[in-house]
Formats: sequence, C-alpha cells, structure tokens
Amino acid sequence: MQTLPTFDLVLFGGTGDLAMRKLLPALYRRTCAGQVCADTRIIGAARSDLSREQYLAQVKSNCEAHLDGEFNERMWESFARCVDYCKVDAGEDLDYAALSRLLEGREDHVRIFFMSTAPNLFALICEGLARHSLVTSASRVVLEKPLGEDLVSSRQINERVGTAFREPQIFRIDHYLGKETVQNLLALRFGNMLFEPLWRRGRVRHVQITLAEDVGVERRAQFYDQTGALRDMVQNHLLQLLCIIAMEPPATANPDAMRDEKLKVLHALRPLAGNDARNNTVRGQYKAGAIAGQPVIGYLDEKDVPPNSVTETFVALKVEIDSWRWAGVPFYLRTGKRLQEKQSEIVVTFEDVPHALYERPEQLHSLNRLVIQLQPEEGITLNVLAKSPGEGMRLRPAELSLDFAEYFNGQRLDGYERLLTDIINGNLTLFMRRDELDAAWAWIDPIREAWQQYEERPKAYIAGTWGPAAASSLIVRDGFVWRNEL
Ligand SMILES: NC(=O)C1=CN([C@@H]2O[C@H](COP(=O)(O)OP(=O)(O)OC[C@H]3O[C@@H](n4cnc5c(N)ncnc54)[C@H](OP(=O)(O)O)[C@@H]3O)[C@@H](O)[C@H]2O)C=CC1
Ligand SMILES: O=C1O[C@H](COP(=O)(O)O)[C@@H](O)[C@H](O)[C@H]1O
Repeated sequence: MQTLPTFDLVLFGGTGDLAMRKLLPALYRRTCAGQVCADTRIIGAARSDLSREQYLAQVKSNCEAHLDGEFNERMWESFARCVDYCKVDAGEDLDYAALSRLLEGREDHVRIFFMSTAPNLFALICEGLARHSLVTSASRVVLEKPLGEDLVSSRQINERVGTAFREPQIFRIDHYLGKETVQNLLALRFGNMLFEPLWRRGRVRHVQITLAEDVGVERRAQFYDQTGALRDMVQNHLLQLLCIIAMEPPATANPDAMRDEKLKVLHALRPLAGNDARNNTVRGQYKAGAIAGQPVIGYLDEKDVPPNSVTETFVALKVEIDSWRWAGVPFYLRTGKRLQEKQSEIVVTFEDVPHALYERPEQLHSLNRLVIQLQPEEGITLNVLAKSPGEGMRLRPAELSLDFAEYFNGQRLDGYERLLTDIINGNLTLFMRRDELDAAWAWIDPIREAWQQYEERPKAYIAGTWGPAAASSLIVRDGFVWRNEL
C-alpha cells in the first residue's frame, strides 16, 4: 500500500463517539500499515478543556478497546507522536486562533477538517475556519451524515459551508460506500459482462436491501430520538446502496461520471407522498425482548428517550424506479435496530425459467438469486438449480459462493479507513455531491410529512425479531418474502 502524503487532520468532535470508536482506530490502523508519514498531524478538537496527555489517554483506551487485539505499544508510540489536541468551541473566536497557531507554517500540506460533530455546527465551524484564514488551497472538509434534518436545513448548511470551501474540496461521507463489498458490487457490475444483460426489468423480479442491526440506540439516544431510522439510515446508506445497484454504467471512473449516474437514479425514484407513503412504508419501534438469549429493554425505556416518543427504530419501504431499465421492478428496503442479528445484504432475485423442463423443488419463489453480503460476512452467493446426483433429472438448489475474507486473505480496510485514505488522496468518487444530497432529501421529506399527517404510532416489534409483521405484509402482498423468511 502506498504511503499517504503528509497531512494535517483536524478532527472536530475529536472527543465524541464516532471519533473514538471509528475514526481514530482507523487512523491507528493506517499508521500500523505504514501509510502515515511521521510528520503527519492528527489534532483532536472539541469543547472539553483537555491537555494533550489527557486526550492521548482517552484515545489510547479507545484504540485498545476497539481494535480487537490489534493494539500494540510499539505502534501506539508512533501513532501517538502524530496526535495532538486543541480546545475549540465552535462559537469561540479565540479558540480558532489557538488552532491557527498549531497549523502555522504547514500550509503546503494536505489539510483536512473532519466534522464529526452535530450537523448544526458544521457551518459555524467552517465560517470560523475561513475567518481565521485556515482554509488553504490544499484544504478539504469532511461532512458527516445526516447532513441536516431535511432539504431546507441541508441546503442552508451546504450554502454556508460553500462560502468557505469549493465543491471539489467538500467530502460528504457515507461510510457504507467505504465498505469493501459495496465497492465489489461496482466491480461485479462494471468489471464483468456476465450480469449486465440480466440487470434489468424482464430479468430481475425484485430487489431487497436489508441493513439490520442487533444493537439498540446505545449512548446516542438524544441524537437518535431527534433523527429516527428514516434519516439515520435510509436517507443516506440505503439510498446510496440503491443507487449503486440501479445506476447505469458510467462512461468513465471519474468521480463526477459516477455521481451523475447516481443522481439520475435519485431523480427517477417514484415519489412517496400522502397515501402512497402510507401504503408503501412501515415504521416500527422496538419493545423489550431478547437478543442472542439476553434480555434487552424497549426503546421507550432507553436512557434519554422521552416516554411517549414516536421515533421510528425500524423502516421498511417499497420503492419503484421510473426508468427504462427498472420500470415495474420493486425494490424493498428495510433497516432497524434491535433486530434478530446484524445482517446487511442485497438480494437480487431473477425471473424464473419460462418453462420448467425438469423436476424441481416445490417452491413458490424464484430460486435464482444473487445475494451480496455486506456484513458481518462479506461475500457474494449465486443461488442456482443444479442436477441432484444419481439417476433422473431432478433439480435442487445449489450455491456458487465467494467469501472475500477466504479468497483474498490479507488485511482488509474497514469503511472509514478506506474513505479516510481517499480523502487524503483527494479522491471524491465515493463521496456525495451536493445535488445528490438535495435529491435524497427531496425524496425523503414527503415521507416524513405523510407520517406526521397520519399521526399513527410506529408499529411495535419485539427486540430480537425481524421487525413488525406489517413489514412482512408489505412484500408478501406482492407475492415475495424477505430472504430471512424463505
Ligand atoms: N457515532 C456514530 O456511530 C455515528 C455518528 N455519525 C455522525 O457523526 C457526528 C458525530 O457523532 P457522535 O460522535 O456520535 O457525537 P457525540 O455527541 O458523541 O460527539 C459530539 C462531539 O462534538 C463536540 N462538540 C459538541 N459541541 C461542540 C461545540 N460547541 N464546539 C465544538 N465541539 C463540540 C463534543 O465535544 P465535547 O464533548 O468536548 O463538548 C464531541 O466531541 C454526528 O454528525 C453523527 O450524526 C455518523 C455515523 C455514525
Ligand atoms: O450511520 C450509522 O451507521 C451505524 C451502522 O453502521 P455499521 O457500519 O455498523 O453497519 C448505525 O448504528 C448508526 O445509527 C448510524 O448513524
């Protein structure tokens, strides 16, 4: 792996959950892989008044906790040499002056401002950086998701960030696009001829995308209760995966060629407003139950959740894409917390043969399926029918499987590691452009408006199940089932 150019990364929200659990461990791992130069600087920035030593102690204990046995003292020493801390309250001008002193003389290096704070601080911080002339031509800003809470607030943030940074300097991150299997989906579709003729209406019967989590809201209830699953997972991760499945082949691998094609998918999504939203979406909220045999509390009993919250912890949607390629092919999306297991996958079910020549298993559903597993296992499985050994032509289901970990052994990058290296190298391909974000919010907002209009409570589901029964009905009424219910 190539050494990265020397960079200065200012991590706003450097004491927060995301920084401690994902971003700093990701940077530690890239240091272990020899990609980070010794004169690189990683500066945690937050409101807390901490010394460098106090900050390092926090980072160290989090790296130890989140690196599953990969942590070692020798590598920690070299990583720690790059890490510093600066107290910056977003609204405090004097604090930017202190940051400015830390960055002085390093204007030629790649400079990254990573916004890992609540989105309502993104613009304020960018304006503070610009006022203190901290934005150099080699600077980039990274904006975490969800960017805003609706189209209006997202536009406002983008406008204000745009006064400090030009669009090619803005990296809107979606860590799902950094996942190896998601990129393998691009390789599968655009690096092989095999699937392209089948990747369309008339050949594909329906598509399912599931992002299931077994965890609850953890320590993020305040954020989550204001946000809900639709804005936390659907507006970004699920729609981005949908775009990658449904987009036309871009003419080049250039970031804008890819982003143009994703944008066309977002524009072709059939709007879900009013009654259409009511009929084609299901909201759920988990009740007490058990995960892997351990009892867990319900959402309304979680710390910091208001007693009568109507925030959804589960969403299922039926989505249609009004395009030449996909007209009439339903896409079923679902995501939820406290589901039976952590399981993210995309299932493309193909049409059945028009005429069955051979004896086949009794099955209502087509058996030709491509299953793309994103996590916890990463792999691709093609379900086909094969001849059962012995006399006669009896068919039975068989699998052609590719397990990425087994086939490509060697160290793998997690989503944030991959995306951080892309940011440092200035590669925008896997990041969302502003118009994509606008289009995603423009499609999401009417769904929320419809939910508010109907004032129905989310459907209850028991923690440890696959969500409310209505999510099964959403797909069963079209003659299909979720893969876990097959
Ligand atoms: N956590 C996760 O798994 C994920 C989070 N995200 C996104 O990442 C972002 C950060 O999330 P998360 O880490 O969970 O949030 P946290 O609440 O854990 O952290 C927020 C951070 O912001 C800092 N902060 C708060 N107020 C100010 C201020 N006025 N000025 C400067 N810094 C401030 C806090 O510092 P201090 O404590 O010192 O005040 C803290 O470091 C959010 O946009 C979230 O949506 C996205 C995907 C997953
Ligand atoms: O963005 C988010 O993603 C995580 C799930 O990410 P994963 O990589 O563990 O699948 C989710 O828990 C969180 O609520 C959301 O903000």
